[in-house]
Amino acid sequence: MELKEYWSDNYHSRDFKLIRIGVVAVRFRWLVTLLIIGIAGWIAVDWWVLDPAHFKLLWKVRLITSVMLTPLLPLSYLCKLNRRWMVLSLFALLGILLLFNLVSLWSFRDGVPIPVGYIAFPYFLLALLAVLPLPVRSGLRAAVVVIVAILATDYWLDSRTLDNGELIDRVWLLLCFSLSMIWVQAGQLRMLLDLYRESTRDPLTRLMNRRLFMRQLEDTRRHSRREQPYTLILFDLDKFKRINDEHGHLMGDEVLVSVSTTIMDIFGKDATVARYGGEEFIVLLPETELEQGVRQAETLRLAVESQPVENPLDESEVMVTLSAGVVAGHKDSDLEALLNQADEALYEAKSQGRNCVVAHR
Ligand SMILES: Nc1nc2c(ncn2[C@@H]2O[C@H](COP(=O)(O)OP(=O)(O)OP(=O)(O)O)[C@@H](O)[C@H]2O)c(=O)[nH]1
Repeated sequence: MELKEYWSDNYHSRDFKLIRIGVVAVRFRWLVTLLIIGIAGWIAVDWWVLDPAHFKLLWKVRLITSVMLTPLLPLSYLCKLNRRWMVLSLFALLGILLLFNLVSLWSFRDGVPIPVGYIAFPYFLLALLAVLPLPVRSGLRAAVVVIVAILATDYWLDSRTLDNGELIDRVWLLLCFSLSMIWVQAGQLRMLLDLYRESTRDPLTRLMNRRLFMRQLEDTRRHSRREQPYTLILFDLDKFKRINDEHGHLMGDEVLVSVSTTIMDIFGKDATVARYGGEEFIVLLPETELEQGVRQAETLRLAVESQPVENPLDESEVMVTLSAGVVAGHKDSDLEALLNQADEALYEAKSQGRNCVVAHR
């Protein structure tokens, strides 16, 4: 995982963003549920430890806070759909909890010692936020909001200044908890990204697998402009079974890796390239006309044909060729039909003697 992927979700793929937001939404819902129960349930502790005057005010504050948190539960379902809802929900959660902290500390302005549960609340809040797999930038934003709000509350209630030892102690503790929160969040993000990559990449070639490709294809179809087609190229290595039989499975693997590298070199970052099956690869070229797709498939065919793959065991060379079926799709295309057409064109290429490109028109 690269450093920039820890920093911001701008460096994550659209597909991973959606998956991460889904995970954040589920954890957020559990967090809110826990807080609703915990904040209201703490009334029992308050009844035990607070004097009647404070208890009379604070049980109502707790109940109102729990009620204010409740709309965040349905809102968490909208979070799954849109990042903006996610950010809004998180800041609403922080706002409600910081307001609760403000009102409860204000109720102790008469000099009565503040119970530990109330003093520890901001640290508890930072610890709870660590369950969300957020990138460092988002974690930092949340930490800044919490720290500034807590210090402003302290200042407003006590007019504390930075030369006050107690305040320095508080700032120090808040910073330590914030750093721990960001560290745990980044670790969770890493785990999620690793799992995502394992489940969407082919282990041999590191190209995306068929499942992710189908999601990307659907995404491209949905976002394509009506007048601008996209092109699909389905490649299949010729007589690959013979390479396996004559040179061994290891050499077969070497050929697959070599061809996938050539495909990536030729199609670059704008294309979506996947291992579609055993010795089948598929390329999606967005905003590309059929004829342009055919030309690019032909370029790859010639490149593969002219680059024999070296056998690492005995340094002999193996000639490899491939056949391709090309098809263009539109915004309204049925993807299953489109893939069938690419498959038919590929079958036609095989029937024509292999090592050629056929377009479905
Ligand atoms: N080494 C290796 N072989 C694989 C892998 N996946 C599939 N294969 C082999 O790919 C071969 C595919 O053979 P066929 O479907 O008969 O196709 P072909 O020999 O390429 O013949 P045509 O497609 O008709 O040109 C099978 O022998 C599979 O075992 C893999 O990951 N590594």
